[in-house]
Amino acid sequence: MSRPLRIEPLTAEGFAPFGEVIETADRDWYPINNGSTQRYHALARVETGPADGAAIISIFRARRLDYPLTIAMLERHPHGSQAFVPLRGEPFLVVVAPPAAVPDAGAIRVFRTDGRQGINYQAGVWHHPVLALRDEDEFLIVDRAGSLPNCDEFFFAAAECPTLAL
Ligand SMILES: NC(=O)N[C@@H](O)C(=O)O
Ligand code: NI
Repeated sequence: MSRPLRIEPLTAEGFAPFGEVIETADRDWYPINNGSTQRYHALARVETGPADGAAIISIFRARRLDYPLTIAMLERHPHGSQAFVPLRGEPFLVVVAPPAAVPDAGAIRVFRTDGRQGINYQAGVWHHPVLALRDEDEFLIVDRAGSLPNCDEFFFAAAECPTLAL
């Protein structure tokens, strides 16, 4: 049985080594549209990397995986950031490891969002593919399109795979 992972509530401070939290709670805003709208400006930056990189917007509709979940792999996008914004107000799980040549299974951290928070992975941050906590959950995605390959996958040795229980 590999090491069980602890689930932390998502905070901007806790997630700072991996990217930004996209939220309005306790964030600054300024009035626009003649005062009818509050702009929470530049909560995260979109990285599109070299060459012909461009920011695109997609929607992911994700199935809930079965738990306990074996974290067999992580991936990273070396040339661009990747943002996930929940469209159904549901919490989801974020599994990350610090940028490195290969991910350190011992350095994996798990965060649970509050249903209103989104996240933006900075380029190169190791993460697990999206982990919805309800079936057919939907996310708005802002990430990079371009001609360069932009998804490295790393598979842990079987004995090294951590386990994620809810
Ligand atoms: N592959 C893909 O577009 N999705 C992953 O990058 C993910 O983080 O879910
Ligand atoms: Ni990804």
